[in-house]
Amino acid sequence: MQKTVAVLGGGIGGLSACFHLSKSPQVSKIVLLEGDGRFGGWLSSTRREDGAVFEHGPRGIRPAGDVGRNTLNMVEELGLESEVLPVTYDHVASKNRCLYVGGQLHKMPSGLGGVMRTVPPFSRPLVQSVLKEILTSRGKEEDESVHSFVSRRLGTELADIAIDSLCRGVFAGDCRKLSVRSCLPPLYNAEKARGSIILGMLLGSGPGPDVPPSTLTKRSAQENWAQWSLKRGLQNLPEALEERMRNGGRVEVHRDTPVMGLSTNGTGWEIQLEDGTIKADHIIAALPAKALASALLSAAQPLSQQLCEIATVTVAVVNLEYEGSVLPVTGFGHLVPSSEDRGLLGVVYDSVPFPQHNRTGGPTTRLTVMMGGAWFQEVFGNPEEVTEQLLLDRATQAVTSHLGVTTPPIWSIVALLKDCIPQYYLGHWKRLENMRQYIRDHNLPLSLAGSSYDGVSVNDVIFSGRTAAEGLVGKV
Ligand SMILES: Cc1cc2nc3c(=O)[nH]c(=O)nc-3n(C[C@H](O)[C@H](O)[C@H](O)COP(=O)(O)OP(=O)(O)OC[C@H]3O[C@@H](n4cnc5c(N)ncnc54)[C@H](O)[C@@H]3O)c2cc1C
Ligand SMILES: C=Cc1c2[nH]c(c1C)Cc1[nH]c(c(CCC(=O)O)c1C)Cc1[nH]c(c(C)c1CCC(=O)O)Cc1[nH]c(c(C)c1C=C)C2
Repeated sequence: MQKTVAVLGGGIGGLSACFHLSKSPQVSKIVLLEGDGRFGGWLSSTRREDGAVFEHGPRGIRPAGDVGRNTLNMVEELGLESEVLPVTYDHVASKNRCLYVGGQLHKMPSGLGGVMRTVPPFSRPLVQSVLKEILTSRGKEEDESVHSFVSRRLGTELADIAIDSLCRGVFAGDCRKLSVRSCLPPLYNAEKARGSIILGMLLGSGPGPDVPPSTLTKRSAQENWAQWSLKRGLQNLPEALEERMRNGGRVEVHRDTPVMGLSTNGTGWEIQLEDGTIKADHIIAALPAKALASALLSAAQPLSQQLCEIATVTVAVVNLEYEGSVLPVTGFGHLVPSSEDRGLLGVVYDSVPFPQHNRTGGPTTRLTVMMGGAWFQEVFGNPEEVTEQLLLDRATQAVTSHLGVTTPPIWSIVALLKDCIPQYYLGHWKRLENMRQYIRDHNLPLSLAGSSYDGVSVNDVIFSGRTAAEGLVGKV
């Protein structure tokens, strides 16, 4: 097989697909088409001259599991090992995660003591929920909201406070609408396989993909890493991938090149760009689902329709820097359940896990306030009209009221990330099944990758790029 493969979208998903495709002799030409002026998508870091680094998108990647090991293998292949900043499980940022409930910060219960005792904001010991969980029989639904699943198995208090917050801290989403089957597959599968989440966690619920260990994955296991970042910020990862693509000579890399439309003659594609067309035998689409939908509108209307139904939310990310050490508590950060404040999702205490990203000279505290998500429109109105000043004021007010920090920040930056996190609502799994069936039935030379489908974490997205590449050329 000698093929031209076009990869659409140069976020971390598209870059991962190119990285894996470029290892295969089966592809004669790889073309990466990115609409923006830079690669990396939501992986975006501001690096200040005094050494400070601020993340606008993801800030920590988990090393655990097959997808976590797969990312570390790629990091090692890119020669970035010495750039990794690990955070171990015994670090305070791994042990302390807080909830802001009833106007107060509460450490999330952990360890045996935390499970046996009543720990505010919860009104009874977690062990009671654990016992209820083991005794609750299997659900019969094909899918269920995360809130309904957790209420049924563990009780409404955990669903209303802990799970509501967790969904805000991962999907910026509403657990009453998000699908347990698609957002928390380990919990869904544990119930299906073992009849219980707890038993599923203890006994396992089946094998996953086989990812071989590397020196870096062995180091992460030996040193007990809970998460990691990179010295120059996570944007260094797409930068290293872009450099590899450019120097490897196998990938034609185009930025500022939005894909405007796609048409197919059954065996291949014609890709419409702003200033002409290019041909490809196969497409790996690592675009947001809606962007792919609009490009596909005339070529595959029913597929386009399904893609359009995958919703997204907008998040306001405000990075703040304070003089000195101002935090009254230490840890990863705190989440705010929607019952406490609908618009304020949570605050990350960035300088606790990654003090290496503080400026050189004199202590500072770096915080990130995240706002909006599924509640953006309701709280802040139209994202096109909201002002940076309003978002900055709201973020600094939250830092004052939640953390008692009364001094103003010495530096700040506001980023409005429009449509940045896909929402896997109830029935997402069925939509994916229908879309993949359509692609098969119509022999469309198209593979889907990126955060719109099978997981939003950086690890999931990198793995989706690899799966798409290997689906085409076999294991590389
Ligand atoms: C605020 C925030 C915090 C996060 N925190 C974490 C975290 O701590 N840990 C973690 O694991 N994950 C985190 N994530 C999730 C993770 O960062 C994303 O899910 C992931 O980066 C998505 O990658 P992607 O390649 O699928 O999509 P994108 O990054 O959206 O890339 C898609 C690319 O396609 C391009 N594009 C769009 N339309 C076109 C077109 N018509 N033609 C050509 N190109 C086009 C875009 O410009 C973009 O570069 C976070 C996400 C956000 C928003
Ligand atoms: C407050 C909003 C958000 C915060 N982070 C994100 C949002 C929307 C986005 C995000 N955070 C994580 C992921 C990846 C998930 C994965 O499977 O690896 C994404 C897309 C990591 C994460 N952050 C929190 C949790 C519980 C997780 C899951 C993995 C892990 O346990 O590390 C909690 C959390 N996120 C934020 C805060 C303030 C917070 C808790 C204190 C910010």
